[in-house]
Amino acid sequence: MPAEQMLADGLIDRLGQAESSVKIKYGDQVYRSGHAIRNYHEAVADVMTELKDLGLVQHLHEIVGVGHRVVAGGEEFSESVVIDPQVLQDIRDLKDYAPLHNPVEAEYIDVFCKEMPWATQVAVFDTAFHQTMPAENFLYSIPHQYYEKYGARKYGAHGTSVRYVSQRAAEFLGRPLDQLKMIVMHLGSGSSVTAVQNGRSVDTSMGFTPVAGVTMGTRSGDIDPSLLQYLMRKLKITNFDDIITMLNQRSGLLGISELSADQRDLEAIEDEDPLAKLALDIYANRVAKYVGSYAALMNGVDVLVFTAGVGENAGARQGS
Ligand SMILES: Nc1ncnc2c1ncn2[C@@H]1O[C@H](COP(=O)(O)OP(=O)(O)O)[C@@H](O)[C@H]1O
Ligand SMILES: CC(=O)OP(=O)(O)O
Repeated sequence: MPAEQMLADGLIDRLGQAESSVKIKYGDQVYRSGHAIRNYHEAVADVMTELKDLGLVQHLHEIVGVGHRVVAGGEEFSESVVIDPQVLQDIRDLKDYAPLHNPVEAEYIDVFCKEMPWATQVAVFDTAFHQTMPAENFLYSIPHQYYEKYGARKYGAHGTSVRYVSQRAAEFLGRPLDQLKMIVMHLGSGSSVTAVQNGRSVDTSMGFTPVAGVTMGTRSGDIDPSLLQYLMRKLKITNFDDIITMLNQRSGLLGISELSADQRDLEAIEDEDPLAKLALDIYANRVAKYVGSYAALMNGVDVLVFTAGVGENAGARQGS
């Protein structure tokens, strides 16, 4: 590539909700639209239309490559790969490692491969950055053969973001990344905390799947597994998948507040609604505990980095 230039960046917010919105920044202009986008098929169609309407491309054939962020790559994918039908199948097969993400990401990849068959499609795995974690941090305290036979271990997630923001933070500070101890808080609808020592991930809060770690928008974070057995009996649930769905989709800020998974909604009413306030307090508490433990793990910390929707916009609350 002779020169790299960012033409635009954008975000589709609140996908699937009535008030979804599109924001695209290009040059010194910002395009915003507030129409409802119901699902990822509509999201892809929308992005392609906007790219042309805003004159960012004359024709979609100008796009020669598409990068796809994929959450789980297991131990198979420790770096980015060009997607072929086998890789796409592997991404689907890793659905147990990221049940909320890999199946949807595979669908996006499929749509883009069909819409832009001329473009090279590349998968960039969140888990790849965390492959540097030492065994004492990525192994669970369960019989070792389950790791050897079934890959039962911590993989983490958000590594694509953490790799990038830790490099940018070092650049901002004008200090060499390989001499810094950082804690990166990626706080979005999914949230994680990662200890980055000398530019390498040494430990991270998400686990075998992204349900582990800190409290999130709809995910529980860490929990005692015996409580799940107890709840199954109390709720007369026989299928463990239903419990996992509850932990992934009906817990976190949404479960505690019984109102919303979105920090913005909870902040708007926290003075009147005790459960909204409690949800925000629990969230901040879990993040703080991971930060403390990673500072101890690295024997100090030079830099705290806040990123993603909550981290960038409401980081002060987490920081305090
Ligand atoms: N101004 C804001 N204040 C507090 N939270 C915000 C704000 N803007 C976005 N968020 C939070 O960020 C979340 C989205 O995070 P983001 O990193 O953009 O996406 P995702 O985690 O879904 O990939 C939203 O669910 C919302 O809770
Ligand atoms: C892994 C993960 O939680 O990703 P996201 O924040 O995009 O949901």
